[in-house]
Amino acid sequence: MGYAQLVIGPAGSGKSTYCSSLYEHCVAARRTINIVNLDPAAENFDYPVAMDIRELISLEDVMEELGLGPNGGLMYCMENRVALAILFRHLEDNLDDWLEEELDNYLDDDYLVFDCPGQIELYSHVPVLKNFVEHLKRKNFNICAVYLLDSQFMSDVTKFISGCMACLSAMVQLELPHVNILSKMDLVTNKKDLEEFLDPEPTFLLSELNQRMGPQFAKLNKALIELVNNYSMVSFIPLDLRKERSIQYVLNQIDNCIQYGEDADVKVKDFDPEDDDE
Ligand SMILES: Nc1nc2c(ncn2[C@@H]2O[C@H](COP(=O)(O)OP(=O)(O)OP(=O)(O)O)[C@@H](O)[C@H]2O)c(=O)[nH]1
Ligand SMILES: [Mg+2]
Repeated sequence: MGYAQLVIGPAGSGKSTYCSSLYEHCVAARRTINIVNLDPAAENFDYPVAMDIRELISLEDVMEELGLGPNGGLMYCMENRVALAILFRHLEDNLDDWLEEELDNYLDDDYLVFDCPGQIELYSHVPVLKNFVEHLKRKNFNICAVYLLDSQFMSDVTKFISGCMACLSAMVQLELPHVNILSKMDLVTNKKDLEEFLDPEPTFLLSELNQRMGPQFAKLNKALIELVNNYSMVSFIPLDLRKERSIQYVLNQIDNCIQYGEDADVKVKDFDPEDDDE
C-alpha cells in the first residue's frame, strides 16, 4: 500500500511552494516524503525532485512540435488549447508506462506528493489526470486530492463562489477524497473577514451573493449555493507556511484522509516489547 497527495489548484495558487515547505517540514520531522513534478513547464524547484514528468514531455517538446521560441511556447501552452491538447496527448500515450517504470523505485508504503500544473483544464475536462489517478489506485495507492485556493479568493463572495465551483468541478471529475486548503495566509491582513468564508453558513453566502448581484440572479444564486452546500465543499483549512504548527495540522488532516499512520500503529503494536515478555 502506497500513499499519495495530488496537489492541485489554479495557476499560482502556491502548489509548488506548498510542496517545498511540506518537504522541509518532513525532513525536520524525520519523515520521508517524495515529491514528484508533474508540470511539464516547470523550471526551478525548491525541493529535490524524486520523479520528473519532463523526462517524458517538456516545454521544449511543445516548442519543437509547434516551431515556437521559449516565450511563445509558454504563452501558447497557457493560452492555446491546441498546444495543451498536444501536451496532454503525449502524456496520455505514455503516462502509464512512465509511472509504472518510475514507481518500481519506490517501496510499498512510500509517500508520494504530486506537484501538478495549474492549467484548470486538467481538472475540469481533460481526462489525463483522472487516468493517472486510476493508475495509482490500481497500484494500491491511497490518494487524496489537496486543492489549494489562494486566500485572496476570500476577499468577496463572488470570487469565493467561483473558487468553489472550480474546486467542485475538479472533485467531481477526479472522484477522490479531498482536503481544501486556503493558501498564502500570511498575506491576509484582516482575518476576521475571512473567517466568515472558512466554514460558511449557506444563508450567509446567499444573502451576500444576492447583495452583490442584480435581482435577476436570485434564483441562480440560490441554486449555486445549494449545489456547493450539497457537496459539502465549502470547508477550507487555512495554511500559513510560516508556522510549522499550521503545516502539521494540514498534514494531519491529509494523513487521516488517506489513512496514513494507521497501519503503522498496528505494526508498532505487533512488535510491542511487552508482548515478548509473555
Ligand atoms: N506570501 C506568500 N506567497 C506565496 C505563498 N505560496 C506561494 N506564494 C507565491 O505565489 C507565487 C506562485 O507560487 P507557486 O508555488 O509557484 O504556485 P503554483 O501553484 O505552483 O503555480 P503554477 O505551478 O504555475 O500553477 C510565487 O511567487 C510564490 O512565491 C505563501 O504561502 N505566501
Ligand atoms: Mg507549480
